[in-house]
Amino acid sequence: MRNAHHELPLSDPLKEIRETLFYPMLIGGQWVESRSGQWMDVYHPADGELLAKVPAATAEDVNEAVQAAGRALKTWKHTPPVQRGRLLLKLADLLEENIEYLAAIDAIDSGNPVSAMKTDIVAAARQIRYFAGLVLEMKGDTLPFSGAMLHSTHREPYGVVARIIPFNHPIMFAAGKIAAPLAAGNTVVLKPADQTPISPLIFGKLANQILPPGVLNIITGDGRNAGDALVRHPEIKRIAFTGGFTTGRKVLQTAAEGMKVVSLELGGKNPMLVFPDADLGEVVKSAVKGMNFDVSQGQSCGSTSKIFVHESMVADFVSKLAEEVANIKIGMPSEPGCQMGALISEAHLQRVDGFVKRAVAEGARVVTGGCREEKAPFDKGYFYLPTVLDQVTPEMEIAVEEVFGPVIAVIPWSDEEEVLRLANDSEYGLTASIWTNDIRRAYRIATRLETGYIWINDSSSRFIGTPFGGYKQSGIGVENSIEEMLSYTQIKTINVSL
Ligand SMILES: NC(=O)c1ccc[n+]([C@@H]2O[C@H](COP(=O)([O-])OP(=O)(O)OC[C@H]3O[C@@H](n4cnc5c(N)ncnc54)[C@H](O)[C@@H]3O)[C@@H](O)[C@H]2O)c1
Ligand SMILES: O=C[C@H](O)CS(=O)(=O)O
Repeated sequence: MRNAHHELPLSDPLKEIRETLFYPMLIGGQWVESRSGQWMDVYHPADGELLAKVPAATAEDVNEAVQAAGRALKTWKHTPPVQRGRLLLKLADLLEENIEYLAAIDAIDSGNPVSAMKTDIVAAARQIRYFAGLVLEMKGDTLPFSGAMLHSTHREPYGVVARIIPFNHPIMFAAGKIAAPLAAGNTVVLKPADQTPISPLIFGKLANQILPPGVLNIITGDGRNAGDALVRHPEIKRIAFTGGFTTGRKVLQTAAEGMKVVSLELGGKNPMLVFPDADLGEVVKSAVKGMNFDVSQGQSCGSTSKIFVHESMVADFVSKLAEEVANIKIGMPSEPGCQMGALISEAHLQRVDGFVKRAVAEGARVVTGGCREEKAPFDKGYFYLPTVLDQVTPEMEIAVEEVFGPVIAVIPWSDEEEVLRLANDSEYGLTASIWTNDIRRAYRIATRLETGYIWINDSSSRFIGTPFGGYKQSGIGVENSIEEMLSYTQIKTINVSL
């Protein structure tokens, strides 16, 4: 079974993914199964059927991957930065050349609409090119000359970096999030999410055509075994984790035992603050955009799922928002016209539904949606109707917890100080959106929000080069900017006696 893989491109991705069934992982440039012989099932979110099997990596497999990355590191870290950048640029080109095929696989793997997965691949290519262009910024300083001594600092890669990613953007995260550590001269062991390993593995097939063996390794399996073994591995000194708060905290605790450097991109319960001078039509559009219904069914860390609307406009806002949201058409993720796809799993759908039911029990009202889509052919998959809840109060669970699904909670407010206090009264602090035409008020609010990434009169958009990261329990560190690349370097000081 070692080295089994299908050839690109596929004519009917879903059929051929299923026919291939076994998807080995990438270690040292080779496609291998687990030494244990164990496989993990992967399901298709759109119909709940078995999609494929991937190796259930054990600590022994993880060790092999880290060793392979360690061998590759010896050359990669001494490869001239511009040459590393050149290879990354080739990888970005290859991604875009295969965009139709990769987006089709990504939609099957994740349940996200295929059109959004094309955008994800473009975004990943942009990230790779951005970091490829920054390779020469990995520079140090000289310090003021002191007596007969000359002092200089130098940035060096950490070595083998562990990159652990979640399910919601499989290829964008697999491709985009390896660029900074590789540009900085590290090698990588990537661990995709349990639910969505297929498209990262197929991306790995492209990367393997360009990167020297062992520079990128991809291990599959669950978090408790494969992920934990990677975090514990003594030769991993730098871990970058994207996922939920509880897992992130566990990773941080485990990593502390080995004195490792960790960055965390975690969840959010992100507020949108709507002031009475804002244009209602624009706000409604932005509230829909901010939820990423048409990207990930709301399963995005940055989704603005808690909307504080001034009491003078809340009734109009809710009725217009409900109209827009009810018009979003659920579709099969692979179909070009799909506006909103499937949630990642039955368990996750039940979790989302549980939040909605408990919100209603606490006094919220379902304005639209509020249940799974039961019409064929969607009844077999994990499709949940886009949902708006109003009559939500700030202390309700739905206003506090991250749902990570297509559910908006609307909360009225009347006093500026009070709405600011409510927006900050959260353990999370990832994103926020402010809607007002008063620039002084907008900035006044933005500077006082305890939040890492803020839009004024926009939502959801991301701009390459702008640091993205969470305050409070939403994370540690930032990505998507030069700070991300530098975070994969450590500083060495050299003192020369003249
Ligand atoms: N801030 C961001 O940039 C960002 C981006 C995307 C998603 N997220 C967050 O991710 C969450 C949803 O994703 P998810 O459900 O896949 O998250 P998750 O935390 O369940 O899993 C994320 C990854 O961690 C691995 N993992 C699980 N247990 C582990 C352990 N003990 N040790 C090491 N690895 C382990 C999983 O296998 C997976 O690869 C949401 O909270 C969302 O907000 C954050
Ligand atoms: O899940 C998190 C984000 O929505 C994805 S992105 O990093 O903002 O693109």
